[in-house]
Amino acid sequence: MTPEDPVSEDLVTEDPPPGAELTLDRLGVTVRGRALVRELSLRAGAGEVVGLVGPNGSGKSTALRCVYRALRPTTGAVRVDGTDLLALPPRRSARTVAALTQDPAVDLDFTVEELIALGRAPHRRAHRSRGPAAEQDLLERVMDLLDVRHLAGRGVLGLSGGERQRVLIARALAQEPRVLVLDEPTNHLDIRHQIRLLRLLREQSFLTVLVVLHDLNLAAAVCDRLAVLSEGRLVAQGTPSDVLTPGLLWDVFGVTATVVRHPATGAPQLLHDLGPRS
Ligand SMILES: Nc1ncnc2c1ncn2[C@@H]1O[C@H](COP(=O)(O)OP(=O)(O)OP(=O)(O)O)[C@@H](O)[C@H]1O
Repeated sequence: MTPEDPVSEDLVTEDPPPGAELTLDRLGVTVRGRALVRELSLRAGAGEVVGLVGPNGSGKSTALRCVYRALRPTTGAVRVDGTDLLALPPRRSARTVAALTQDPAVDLDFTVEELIALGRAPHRRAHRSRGPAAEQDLLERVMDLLDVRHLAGRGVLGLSGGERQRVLIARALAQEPRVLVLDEPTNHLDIRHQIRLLRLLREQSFLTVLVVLHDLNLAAAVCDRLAVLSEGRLVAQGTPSDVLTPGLLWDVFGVTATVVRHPATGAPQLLHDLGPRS
C-alpha cells in the first residue's frame, strides 16, 4: 500500500445505505452546575464531512458523546434524519451511528479480527447479517481499508498505539453506520495512515462524518465545513476558507498564524512561527 493507492469508494459494501442528515439542535450539557456545551446548533448533510475544532476543554468531546449516546444532553436534541436519536431503540441507533472515542477501553484480549467483528453485533438479529461468506468478505474489506489485515490473528492488547487506533476505526466501519463520529482519529497514526484515513473519509459519499481534529491543516484538507467551539459555544462555522482566518485563530486559539493556500487544492493551510530563539 502507498499513500497514492486508490481508496475504495464503496468503502465497505456494494449497496451502502445513504448517509443521514445529522442535526445538533440547541444542544446543551450542564454537569454539576457548569455548562460544558451551550446552545450548540449544527447540521451535517448526508455524506458531508464536518469538523469540530476548538481549544482544549472547549466542549468538543462532550458534544460528540451526546451524538454517540454516551451522554444525555441537558437541553436540546441530536436528530438523525429528523428523528431524536434517543427515541431510537439502542440496536437501531447502533446501526445508525458508530463512534471512535477519545480513550476507547480495549482491555480484553480479543484478536484483531474478533474485535472488528464486534462491530457487526447490531446487525446480527432480524436477518440483517449477510451470511457467513459475505460477513467474512465485509470484515476483510474493512481490514484492508485500514491496513490491518496482516494483524488479523494478533491479540489487541499487544498492538502499537497506531495499530490499535486503525483497528478501532475498522470496527466502527464494520458497523456500517450512516453517521460516523470520530474523536481525534489521527491520534497515534503515522503521516501515511493519517492521509489514507482522511482520503477515505473525503472520498466516500454515503457516510455523514462528524470529526474532532486538532490539526487544523488536516481539518482544512478533509472537511467540507468546520464548526469552531470556544468555551462550549459555537463561535464560527463555514467552509475552511471562511473559518480559518488569522483573526479567528488569534481570538479563539490565541495564536498568530500565517494563512496560505495549498498550491494544488486551494485549501487554507497555516504556517506557524515559533518566534526568535531566546
Ligand atoms: N464529567 C465531567 N464532569 C465535569 N467536567 C467535565 C466532565 N467532562 C468534561 N468536563 C469538562 O468539560 C470541559 C469540556 O471537556 P471536553 O472533553 O468536552 O473538551 P474538548 O474540547 O474535547 O477538549 P480536548 O481538546 O482537550 O480533548 C473541560 O473543561 C472538562 O474538564
